[in-house]
Amino acid sequence: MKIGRLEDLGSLRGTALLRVDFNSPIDPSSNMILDDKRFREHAPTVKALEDSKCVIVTHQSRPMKKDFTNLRAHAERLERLIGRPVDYIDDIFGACARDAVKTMDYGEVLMLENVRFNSEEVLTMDGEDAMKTHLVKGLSAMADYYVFDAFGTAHRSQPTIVGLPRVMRSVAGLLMDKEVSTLSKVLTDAPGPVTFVLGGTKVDDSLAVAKNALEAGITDNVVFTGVVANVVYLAEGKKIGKPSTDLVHSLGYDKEIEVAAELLKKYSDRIVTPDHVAVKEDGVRAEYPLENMPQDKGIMDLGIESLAELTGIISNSGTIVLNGPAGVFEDEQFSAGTYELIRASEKAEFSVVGGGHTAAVIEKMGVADRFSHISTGGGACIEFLTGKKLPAVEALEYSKEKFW
Ligand SMILES: Nc1ncnc2c1ncn2[C@@H]1O[C@H](COP(=O)(O)OP(=O)(O)OP(=O)(O)O)[C@@H](O)[C@H]1O
Ligand SMILES: O=C(O)[C@H](O)COP(=O)(O)O
Repeated sequence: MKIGRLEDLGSLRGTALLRVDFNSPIDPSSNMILDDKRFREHAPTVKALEDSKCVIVTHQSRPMKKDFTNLRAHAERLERLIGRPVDYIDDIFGACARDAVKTMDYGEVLMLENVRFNSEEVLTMDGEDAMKTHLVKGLSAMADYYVFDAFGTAHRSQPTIVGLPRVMRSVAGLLMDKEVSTLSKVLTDAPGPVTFVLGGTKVDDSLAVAKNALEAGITDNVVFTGVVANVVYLAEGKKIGKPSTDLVHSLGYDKEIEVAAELLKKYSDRIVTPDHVAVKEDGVRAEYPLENMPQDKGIMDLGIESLAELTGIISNSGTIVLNGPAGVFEDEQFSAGTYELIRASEKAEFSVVGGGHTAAVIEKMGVADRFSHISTGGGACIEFLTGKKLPAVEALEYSKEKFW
């Protein structure tokens, strides 16, 4: 890896600017953090910086969304987790933030305000433009070096991600390092056969991952479930009922039907979709072979009769990459497909999970420790697995080249 690591910095005294991704599900009415996985995952990096003055930069949500909020609760949650005081200041790089940093002692932790409160951070730009932003100039002036640990946001081209590493000596934090090295294993030396199980609603991402992984020989099989499977059915000319067809169109995935058709032309022998589906009839689960499903009902889950084939493929695989639920698991009647594919995947020699929904179900089932790696990234994990270099990785490589 051509990016710097924490250990490359030697002594960690001085002021560290630490970019994490504490973007988490929160209850907008109370600001309560509902899942602290990302806090737990970043905690070792905060701990590793305990001899420095640690200034934390992170975001929560995006402008206009209900959970776009200040970071007071985030600082409190981190404080509880690491067992050390974490100060919070409602400023990013203004006079108050600068004064707060100046008066810090070694061993202290300060969390700055939600960095997306600054309008520059929500813009997509290249590294050269990002270097010139007020945000990058202001933040970089407050610290001696930069630790980028925010793997979950490594696929975005925003100032703190692509700009700061271009103006400061920067290294990857422990989580970033772990994510990049574990996910790289999928691209290089995962035990075979490799099967990608892709569900959920992000059809464009899932098809791009499948295309790249099949073309590059990263995966042997792809199992599509969830809304992604619905698009594949349409590409095969199968009827999936009005509600599911309307959903595909309303999500803007018309073009993806063609993408799926192209994939099927080349790789039909390596692509599998469930041939039985579950729908809701009179309020309860009913199962049908796909070709006989009622056309006025929406597909809510894969059918149990498909499970033998899908779990068979999974259990014959050395590596499983699982991303996105197989059905509308939030409704208990339709969670079976998602749960059963998770149960089958946990037995693989090497198993990687991406995406917040899938990770949350796995935590709820209490089987997280049976997986080799549960990524903190949704979009970042899946983009990494397309083999594309993530903007954050590129920026850290640039930094290593420039400042070492
Ligand atoms: N057949 C289906 N019809 C409608 N919705 C579905 C279907 N299958 C799965 N879903 C929905 O997909 C949603 C999750 O998809 P999404 O792509 O966001 O998951 P993810 O991979 O965990 O990603 P992320 O963490 O980035 O949000 C769930 O809310 C689930 O209800
Ligand atoms: O949760 C995520 O995927 C990251 O924090 C990035 O958030 P974004 O999709 O709002 O850029």
